[in-house]
Amino acid sequence: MASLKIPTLRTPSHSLSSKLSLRSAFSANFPNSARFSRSQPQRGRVLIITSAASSSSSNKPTVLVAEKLGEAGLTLLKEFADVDCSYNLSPKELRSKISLCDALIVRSGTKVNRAVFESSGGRLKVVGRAGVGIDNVDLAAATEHGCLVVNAPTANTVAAAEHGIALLAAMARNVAQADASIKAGKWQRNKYVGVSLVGKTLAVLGFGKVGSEVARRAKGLGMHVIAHDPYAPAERACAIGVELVSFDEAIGTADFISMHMPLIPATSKMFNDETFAKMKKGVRIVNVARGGVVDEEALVRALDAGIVAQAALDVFSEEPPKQDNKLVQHEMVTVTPHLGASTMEAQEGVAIEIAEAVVGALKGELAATAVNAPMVPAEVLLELKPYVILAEKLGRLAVQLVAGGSGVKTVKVSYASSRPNLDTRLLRAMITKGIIEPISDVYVNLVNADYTAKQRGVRITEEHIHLDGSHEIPLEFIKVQIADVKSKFASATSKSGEIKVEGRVKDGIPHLTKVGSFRVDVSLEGSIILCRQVDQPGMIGKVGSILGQENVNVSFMSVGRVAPRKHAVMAIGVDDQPRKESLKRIGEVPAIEEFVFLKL
Ligand SMILES: NC(=O)C1=CN([C@@H]2O[C@H](COP(=O)(O)OP(=O)(O)OC[C@H]3O[C@@H](n4cnc5c(N)ncnc54)[C@H](O)[C@@H]3O)[C@@H](O)[C@H]2O)C=CC1
Ligand SMILES: O=C(O)C(=O)COP(=O)(O)O
Repeated sequence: MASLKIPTLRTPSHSLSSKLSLRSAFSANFPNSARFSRSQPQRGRVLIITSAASSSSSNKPTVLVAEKLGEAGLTLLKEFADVDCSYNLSPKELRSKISLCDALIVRSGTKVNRAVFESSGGRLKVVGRAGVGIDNVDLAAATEHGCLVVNAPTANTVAAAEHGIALLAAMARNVAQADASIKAGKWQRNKYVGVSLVGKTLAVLGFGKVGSEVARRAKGLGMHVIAHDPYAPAERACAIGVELVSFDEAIGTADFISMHMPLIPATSKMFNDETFAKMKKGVRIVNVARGGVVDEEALVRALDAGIVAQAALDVFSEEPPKQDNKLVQHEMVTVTPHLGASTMEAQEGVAIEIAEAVVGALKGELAATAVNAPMVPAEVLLELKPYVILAEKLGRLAVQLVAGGSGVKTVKVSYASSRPNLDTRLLRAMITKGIIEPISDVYVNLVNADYTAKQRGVRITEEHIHLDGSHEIPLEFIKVQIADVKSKFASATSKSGEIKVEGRVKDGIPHLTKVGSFRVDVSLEGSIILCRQVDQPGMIGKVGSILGQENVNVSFMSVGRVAPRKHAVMAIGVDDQPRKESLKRIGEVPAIEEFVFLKL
């Protein structure tokens, strides 16, 4: 990918000649972000937002690995970063270490809560969850702090499914209880008569990756498998001979229930007194999802009442559970200490998957496993690249046209495109970045753009202007309008009172094509001077010669007018920032009625 000139707004010392990769369009003005290698995005990845500064003497980012990770993953991490493997940290120790880390890798045993993000002092840029469930990471806090969260969603699927099946069979045949009994010197063949699986109905709740693998295996055991999942496509279920049914039907007809949904507010304690009451008497339950999806006290009651005949649990609402936990001690319950993902193969796979995702994110790429940021495939991103830059620059221009003191609250963005399904999340994030960064000290990226806008009371609405014609070009133009504000350059205000700028991409370069009602054409590569003047001969020459005398290189000039000899807007692209004096001299040219200098 070619490097692009992306001048920064708040650090003039980052001169126009500084060439940054596209990644920087997503990053804040972090002086030493250049320490990350400029590797190219790979297929299936998107670029994003990393910006943390490392104070490590090796000038490499620092990755804190807070729970045991497979060797292959550690090796990958060490090629790129300083790796600190500190297992079993107390919450206090984690908080005190985190401000020295650019990335943190955890499994399910570490609570990455708001206090962790707050203690990071803005340095923590990536949290890698070496596994699937991200309920131990405070995603809202991560997003608010602009910290990307990635997980490793595929490498432990089979391990979790196999453990589910292992618990199902072990429970049905009392393997754990019989094992304990024989080790205690007993021989209780009559006590541990089990139940058969073949021909029984298994309800898989949560028909995602693990759930569908469990279903596939259960069918191989001769079970009748039904599933409930509000979001699963019926075709996927159909393909493996599973019928998707309602929640009540699933729990009301099943002999066995296996849980595979994430722990989210909607699933928290979804198995409670009320739902247990709807189950078939004598049902058997397996949970390798999360302890929190079950009201554990209600499960004890259901077991004692004989509604639930047996349960096999790998997960608990509190881990490790207390020694006297009634479920753990219950005779009809088989337990394992959260072993679903714990096979040698899965742990090596997970370690590689998370190490690649974290390294990619630190390099400015985003693995396709981002949990709190939109995922945009690399192909799409590459195509949108110039439009992404256009979006940020239009945001920056529009906000600089707002007169001081008028707070920006209402922004409308219009995308004119012939593509019906244009993905605008990236563009919206960059417009937000362009609008908010010049007027605040927060840095905005793809992770926190929407949050930051909301936080600052900036309402961004989007409109898709459908154009006919070929779908070849993703976007004809982008229009940014800021309503309910005064402008420091009155000509930028449209008839309906909004500040309006419009731009399009020409030959791969973003151009400003409209200011208010005036058509202009200036490439968005340097900074811009906009002047409103009475249209008359010699104006370009006059302004051009002032800039020439000041040694300011002009890259582009265009004049947009309403009619000959009436008002016109001259847009002048300049490579360098003119001195205040030079701008004053431009303002003193008699035909010039107003002017503004805009940094890009
Ligand atoms: N015990 C262990 O060591 C392991 C536990 N897990 C747990 O298993 C869960 C599932 O993992 P995957 O299958 O990889 O995730 P997944 O995201 O592929 O599947 C989760 C499924 O649950 C469904 N779902 C969401 N809300 C639901 C609801 N209210 N009712 C029914 N279904 C609902 C989703 O639509 C999705 O299809 C993870 O979130 C994790 O908590 C995963 C791996 C290992
Ligand atoms: O991947 C998951 O969601 C798991 O529950 C596995 O957790 P672990 O990484 O073994 O602590």
